[in-house]
Amino acid sequence: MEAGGVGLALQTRAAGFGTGPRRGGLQSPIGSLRVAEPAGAAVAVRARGSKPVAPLRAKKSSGGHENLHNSVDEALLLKRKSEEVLFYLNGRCVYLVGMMGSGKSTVGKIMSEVLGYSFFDSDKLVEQAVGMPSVAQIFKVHSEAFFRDNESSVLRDLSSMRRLVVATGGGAVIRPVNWKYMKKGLSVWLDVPLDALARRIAKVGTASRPLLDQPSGDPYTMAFSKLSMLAEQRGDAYANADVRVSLEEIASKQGHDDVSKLTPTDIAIESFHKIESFVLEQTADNAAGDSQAESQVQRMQTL
Ligand SMILES: Nc1ncnc2c1ncn2[C@@H]1O[C@H](COP(=O)(O)OP(=O)(O)O)[C@@H](O)[C@H]1O
Ligand SMILES: O=C(O)C1=C[C@@H](OP(=O)(O)O)[C@@H](O)[C@H](O)C1
Ligand SMILES: [Mg+2]
Repeated sequence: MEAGGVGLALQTRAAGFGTGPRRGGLQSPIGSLRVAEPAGAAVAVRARGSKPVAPLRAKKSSGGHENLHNSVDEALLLKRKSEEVLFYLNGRCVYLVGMMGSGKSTVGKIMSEVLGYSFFDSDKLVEQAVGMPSVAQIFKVHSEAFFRDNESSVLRDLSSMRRLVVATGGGAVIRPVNWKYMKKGLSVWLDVPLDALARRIAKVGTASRPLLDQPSGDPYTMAFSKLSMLAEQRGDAYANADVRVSLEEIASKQGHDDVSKLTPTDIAIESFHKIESFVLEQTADNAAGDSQAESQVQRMQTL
């Protein structure tokens, strides 16, 4: 069951949760949640049918100049792709889903900044709604169920808004009602191999992720085994997302044998590619459906 009226008293800007542009503002139906009006209108959007952006190039790992050029290329590609996607999204929100450590918060922030959307991290919103400084503390003082109820309330409140990128918590996918909320926008699954997740988490520690926190043991091994269990329990819940962004696929396109070579920007660019393809397919399907319905009407009229 959902927590009744989390009442997001969101001082989002002051608390540093929103990273979008600060012009204007939209009043949310829940009253106190204000999000900045996106800069979308000011961005020159590229109409459908425009030239496709060049495919990702394989990166070489030599010298400083090369790296600088790669970063500049990446930033330009990201910007161009975001301009196209802005058009296709037409104000719809983007929800990032994926296992803990998959990069939802990191990649989501990049996507929001370049789209001119506001960014929200659902974990941070739950912390704020409950009035506690960390998810770990919420689990400890209350329970996982209490956290999940608040997580659903936060997603419900966000689902009535537009022009947001939302980084969800890794477990948000397990409740069907959360999908009802996320399906109001477009969902992106960051699919990262367990080994890479465990490496990332071992690097930063598990204190902020209560489901992985272990008092002892080798951090990588402990994280890997817990993540494997969770992945099994969650089955294919992540596959409900509208698009899947596979780090293994990106790495192989770029000629890398290891996903750890991929930057968050690479992943944001691929997410935009996938969103664009999804919306185009959806549009084509709708057009086919419309023309079928039209022919049927015409046939009936001639009878
Ligand atoms: N592409 C990447 N390459 C290397 N480390 C990354 C990448 N994306 C995220 N990280 C790191 O992995 C950790 C988890 O990322 P985060 O964005 O918090 O994931 P999530 O929100 O999905 O749990 C962070 O320490 C972050 O800096
Ligand atoms: O997978 C999960 O069940 C969780 C993921 C966490 O968010 P991140 O995926 O951002 O780490 C956070 O919501 C909580 O610790 C539970
Ligand atoms: Mg996160």
